[in-house]
Amino acid sequence: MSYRAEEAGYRIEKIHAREILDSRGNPTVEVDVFTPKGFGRASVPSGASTGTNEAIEMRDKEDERYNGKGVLDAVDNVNTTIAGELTGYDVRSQREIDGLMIALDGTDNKITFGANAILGVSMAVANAAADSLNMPLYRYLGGSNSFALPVPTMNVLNGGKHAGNGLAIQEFMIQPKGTDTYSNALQMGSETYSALGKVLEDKYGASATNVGYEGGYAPPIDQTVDALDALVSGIEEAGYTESEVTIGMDAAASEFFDGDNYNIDGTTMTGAELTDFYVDLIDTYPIVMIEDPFHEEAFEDFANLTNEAWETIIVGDDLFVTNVARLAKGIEMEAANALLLKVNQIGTLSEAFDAASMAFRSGYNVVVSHRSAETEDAMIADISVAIGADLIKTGAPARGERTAKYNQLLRIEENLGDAARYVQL
Ligand SMILES: C=C(OP(=O)(O)O)C(=O)O
Ligand SMILES: [Mg+2]
Repeated sequence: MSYRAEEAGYRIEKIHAREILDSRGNPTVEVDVFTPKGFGRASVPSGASTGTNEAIEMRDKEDERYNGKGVLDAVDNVNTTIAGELTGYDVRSQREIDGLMIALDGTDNKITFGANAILGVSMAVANAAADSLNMPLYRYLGGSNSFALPVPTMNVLNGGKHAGNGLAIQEFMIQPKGTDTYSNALQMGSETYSALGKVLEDKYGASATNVGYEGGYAPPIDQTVDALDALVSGIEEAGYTESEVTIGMDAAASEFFDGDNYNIDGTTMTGAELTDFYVDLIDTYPIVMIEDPFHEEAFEDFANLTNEAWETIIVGDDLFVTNVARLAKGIEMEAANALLLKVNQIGTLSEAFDAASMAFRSGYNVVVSHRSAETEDAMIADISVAIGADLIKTGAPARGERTAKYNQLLRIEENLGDAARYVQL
């Protein structure tokens, strides 16, 4: 085969989008990309506790930011304008393709096409490139130096906007650490999840094991310490020590901030009082990570807590929204020491990778994350290995849309064989 004919095998022949359902039962975008040599498919997740500064999806929601546009408008934008522009491009030119879509959209928040239209194409292009090259996605995205499996931070107990109970804090997570392999860590996490279910059922009755959006239990409790006590008991019941399985929280604090104060555990706290509250919790419980401890513009409070609890992983989610401009401000102010990386907050793979690079260059950890509404798409597992993330957050080790990611990491571990390493936090 001539060189030109070989190259032609990587040209995008066809892009097709459709509407499918996500795990909340709402419509979302799925995109297929075809080349002569391969095929890629991807679908787009969606948040419930979304940051104000996220790129804008077209999501059939009653929200003025969506301009009355829905998923079918995003689908149409892919099938007409975007498909028309990208057909014939080399599918391996991820950065060029992402840059072209950003330029054609022409807005900071991707409202012309919809961030969900652009992201669906960006992700499907990467999958099609990997398939055309006959490579696993993690290796295509990360190269030969991608060999580290991230620590799963598993959301096993839900509150906030993700559950119907009275807990202000949105997510209580566990990190299985006392082991050398990812597969063993996954087993430790699922054993702890099961043991926690038993603890909650014994204490609060059978309905306490009903679950929230991400598969974590949603018991009828409203005090942060009750959730943490249950986690500690679950870890013990599963036969692990507090250094083998540790605890993290995503406060998602914008959701309980009223513009002046934080309404949590039946009381009202200032940013300074909430800082003391977290520091006490860190002293009392085996907490290694806190995400969004304050509202999304509270850079100063983030910096204070990071300074006081410098050994704790302080993660910016709504604070940074996977956006290099906001991350740069955080780095400058020493607000947080980790980036939560959600590809749909920014809308292209290339921009998400830029945020990860900036974080690593500045000594920040990176936590790759799902959204509360997911699909069976497992790409974030490959992304986490490709960039060498420290942690991956993708819900409870239960429910198909969450286990899709944890199970993909098992396949990657198997594919790496002896080269696989489990991140030691
Ligand atoms: C996953 C999260 O929730 P959502 O997708 O609802 O923003 C989060 O806040 O980290
Ligand atoms: Mg969060």
